[in-house]
Amino acid sequence: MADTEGCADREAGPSGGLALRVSGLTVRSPRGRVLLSLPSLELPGGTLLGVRGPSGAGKSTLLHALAGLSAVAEGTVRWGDTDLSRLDAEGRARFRADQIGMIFQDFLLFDELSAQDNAALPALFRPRAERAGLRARAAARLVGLGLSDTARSVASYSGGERQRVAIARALAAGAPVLLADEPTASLDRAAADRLIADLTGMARAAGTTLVAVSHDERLIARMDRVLTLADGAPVTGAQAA
Ligand SMILES: Nc1ncnc2c1ncn2[C@@H]1O[C@H](COP(=O)(O)OP(=O)(O)OP(=O)(O)O)[C@@H](O)[C@H]1O
Repeated sequence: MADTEGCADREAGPSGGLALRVSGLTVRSPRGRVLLSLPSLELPGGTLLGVRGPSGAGKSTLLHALAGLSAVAEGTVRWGDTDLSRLDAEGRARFRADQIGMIFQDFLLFDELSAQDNAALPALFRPRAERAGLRARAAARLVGLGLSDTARSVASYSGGERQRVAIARALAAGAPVLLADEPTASLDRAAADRLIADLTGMARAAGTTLVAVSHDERLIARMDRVLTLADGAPVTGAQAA
């Protein structure tokens, strides 16, 4: 594990994880308060980045900016060759659908659907020819993450099982970028440890660029690089320890 400075530059991981270049990023509240100020962040494709910091430090704000969920009004956020600051909301949504898998805290699962159908949901937005392959990958990810009886509605799943379905869905889509917000929240220690091993193992095997916000130091310790935020800005060197 190293801090974010001094990364060698590489455009893409083994299977195309996108490189990230953030420059002069400032995110403000609707009233103009600076919520996040990130002068520079560069990650080679396929890097696993952990983002930590106290509550209110700006971690979720960063994740939203990286996902293109908010407009990039000041600075640039570049994934590979795509500069999110040059895209409108529709362009960012299209980029997100194609390139970014998201594991967010509310999981965004549909209770009326089975685990299988939730995990295979991205197939709905793919060309017909790709759908069967994605469904097969979703089924394999669910098994790989230790879930069985996946024809059952996720309404009856535990919090940890729902988290696994959300991860299976994000991984099955094969996106080159994975963004995770507190992926081990609501899990007990043993389940969290298993999830950390699965998530990092699968991301590394696929060459995915993973950015995970977490208070869980065991997850942070498994990442390649760590960004510590406080009061909406990066904390460097000894301050971050
Ligand atoms: N739309 C908004 N308007 C005003 N303030 C906001 C807005 N969104 C976020 N904030 C503030 O920005 C700061 C950073 O919030 P953020 O959710 O990014 O923190 P965090 O580090 O993810 O915290 P936590 O660990 O508690 O989830 C907080 O003080 C929050 O209240």
